[in-house]
Amino acid sequence: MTEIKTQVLVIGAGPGGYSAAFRCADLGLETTIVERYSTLGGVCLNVGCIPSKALLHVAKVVEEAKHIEKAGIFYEEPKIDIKKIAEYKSGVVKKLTGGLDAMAKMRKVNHVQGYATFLDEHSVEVALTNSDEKTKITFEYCIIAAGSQSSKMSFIPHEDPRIWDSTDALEVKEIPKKLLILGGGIIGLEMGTVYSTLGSQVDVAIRGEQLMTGTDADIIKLYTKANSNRFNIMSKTQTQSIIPKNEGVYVEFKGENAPKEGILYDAVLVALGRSANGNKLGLENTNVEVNEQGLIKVDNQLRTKVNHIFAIGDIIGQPMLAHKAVHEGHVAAEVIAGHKVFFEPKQIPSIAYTFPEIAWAGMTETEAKKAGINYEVSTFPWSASGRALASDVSNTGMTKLIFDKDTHQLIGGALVGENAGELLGEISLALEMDCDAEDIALTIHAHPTLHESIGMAAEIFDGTITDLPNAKAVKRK
Ligand SMILES: Cc1cc2nc3c(=O)[nH]c(=O)nc-3n(C[C@H](O)[C@H](O)[C@H](O)COP(=O)(O)OP(=O)(O)OC[C@H]3O[C@@H](n4cnc5c(N)ncnc54)[C@H](O)[C@@H]3O)c2cc1C
Repeated sequence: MTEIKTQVLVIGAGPGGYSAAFRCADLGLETTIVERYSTLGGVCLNVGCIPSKALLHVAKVVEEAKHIEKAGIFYEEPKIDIKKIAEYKSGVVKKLTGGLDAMAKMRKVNHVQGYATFLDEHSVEVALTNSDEKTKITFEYCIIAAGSQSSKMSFIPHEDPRIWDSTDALEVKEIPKKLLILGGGIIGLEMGTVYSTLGSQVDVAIRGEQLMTGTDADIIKLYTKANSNRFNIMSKTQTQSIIPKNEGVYVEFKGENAPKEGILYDAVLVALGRSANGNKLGLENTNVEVNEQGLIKVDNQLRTKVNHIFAIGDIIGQPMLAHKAVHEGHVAAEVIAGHKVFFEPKQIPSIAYTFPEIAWAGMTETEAKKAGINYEVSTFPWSASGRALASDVSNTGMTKLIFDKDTHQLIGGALVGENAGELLGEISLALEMDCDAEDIALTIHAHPTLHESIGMAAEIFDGTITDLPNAKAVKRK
């Protein structure tokens, strides 16, 4: 067995892992990254954030072409070539992963391709991907960034090729006539949006009453209404059995609103969440604490119970998002380099890149209520936005800010509507900078834009709004 010695070993090259490795290298630390796949980028770049957004872009163009009929422009029905769609998506991914590879080389980060398992608290064994050989890597510090995978359920016959996880759905090998999505989370709905635009009839089965649990009900209400023709949402519906048959996958349901008869589907996308990979790394050979769900316990410097071993990204828990992993990676690298830094963000933004998009940061109204905060909500409906009207997106948009009534400080914000994800940036920065309503209301926002809805929502709280009736105006006799 060959042996490599390194100052910092990073396990996993997703957004957390490559960011940590690059930051370590930039801080002068000799760094090795072990990744089982040939490309860097992990789930996010290869089978997550990026390919899904490439497909959503394709779907959006199709939808926009349909909508413009209202304004007198008529296109023929689109011809759909799924091979080309898949090529477009893969081309986008390749550009990004190629860029990462070049940056790793530029920084002299050593990439070992294989699967790492801990031997003890200072070494791992790597089963190399392209040979039967093994390499031992000893390290001074280690950052575990081994991510997560789609959750599997014992009652689901995952081995049937018509039972998909998100990776299968991203391959766009076929457009099923009838597609069932199990779960009403972001990943399932994004993929459902793509497939419904490409021609699938999509059923979405959810246990509860609301899609995207945890998101404020008023935001989801607008989204659900806008998608009433896109999805058949089966709320309070659980899956009783999934039986693969020659003619399709036969699914029986139970629950308050469940269909009485079983339904035959051409494909079933299982999107019931993701499980952390912490129990697949031989961590029992160390004192690193991992729970039954595979999550590794860390402190606010991303340090595990073992002083020189850190963990970041999906493997330490929710929210399982790429940008959280990246920032954690930076902190872990800086702590190793001797900086006194902590991971204590004021907000971690979340975005569903659906049609329309949903985006939120900081506290939701539900969370503010639960925390007993004396809060006030200011909502600007996009029906009063000139830009939203001009772009024909006024019916499906809303900007909501949540302020602490005592301090006037912004504590959270949410948007539903066209480009909500892009608009969220201002809210994230305002939260990070502890802005109050006046800071936002007095910032001159360009007109006509969708982002001025954020300024106007703050004006509503501030009592200075003129684009809507002002509930806080002085009443004259
Ligand atoms: C369909 C989909 C869409 C998504 N869209 C978004 C989005 O729009 N925005 C967003 O923020 N997040 C999104 N996510 C979530 C995002 O992909 C993850 O939060 C992010 O990738 C987590 O990064 P990570 O570095 O923790 O781990 P991962 O990206 O999971 O990377 C872990 C890496 O470790 C490797 N690995 C694991 N074990 C070992 C081992 N023992 N040895 C060697 N290598 C190992 C794996 O091969 C993998 O490459 C999406 C996820 C999916 C599935």
